[in-house]
Amino acid sequence: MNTDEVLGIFREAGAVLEGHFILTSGLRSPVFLQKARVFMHADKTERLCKALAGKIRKAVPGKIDYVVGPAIGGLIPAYETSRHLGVPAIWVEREGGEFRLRRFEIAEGARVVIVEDIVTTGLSIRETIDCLRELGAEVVAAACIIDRSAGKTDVGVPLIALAEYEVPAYPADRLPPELAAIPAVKPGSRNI
Ligand SMILES: O=P(O)(O)OC[C@H]1O[C@H](OP(=O)(O)OP(=O)(O)O)[C@H](O)[C@@H]1O
Ligand SMILES: O=C(O)c1cc(=O)[nH]c(=O)[nH]1
Ligand SMILES: [Mg+2]
Repeated sequence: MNTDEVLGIFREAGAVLEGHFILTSGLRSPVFLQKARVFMHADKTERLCKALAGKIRKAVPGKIDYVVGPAIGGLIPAYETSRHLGVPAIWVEREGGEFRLRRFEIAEGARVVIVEDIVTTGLSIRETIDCLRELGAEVVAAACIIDRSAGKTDVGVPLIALAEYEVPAYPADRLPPELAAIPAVKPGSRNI
């Protein structure tokens, strides 16, 4: 599946939003990929995640013990991708702002692949890696449906993206005037 097909699915679902958005990193952007509007459709989610699972299988040699999704956005794609990989899916969720593996135990040395929805700065993946490494897991790769950095983000492990789609993002104190003129909204769940 190529980038045009992935973006086609997002557009068809009405998931490519335009306005003024506060991203989880604090950056501001005129475009927000509202993945929830894609993941509400099982058929669309299946097509995307089956293709992502195929890319992961090609890129990751050896056994994968778990797929880990960072909540909330990573929950559905991690689960659906894990189904195609034939491995269990678990998740990290925020407790006091920090990602924690609150509901599961993993053995020391477990080989895990993180599956995210969207990557912008890679911050959420790096936080997930920190949490998993503290527990003794080996993060062999990370994967996402759309990489908004188009390959520029370094998360410290190989990042497998189903699609790369570069979207502008600006620090809050350096907004272009057309963006500054629109009231900002924050769709994600960090800090709520
Ligand atoms: O690469 P980054 O700069 O970290 O941005 C991407 C992250 O932002 C979104 O999560 P968010 O924290 O907004 O909440 P959500 O998972 O509930 O959507 C998205 O799900 C990714 O986790
Ligand atoms: O960077 C983000 O927070 C982000 C961007 C985006 O397009 N979609 C999303 O869910 N999060
Ligand atoms: Mg998220």
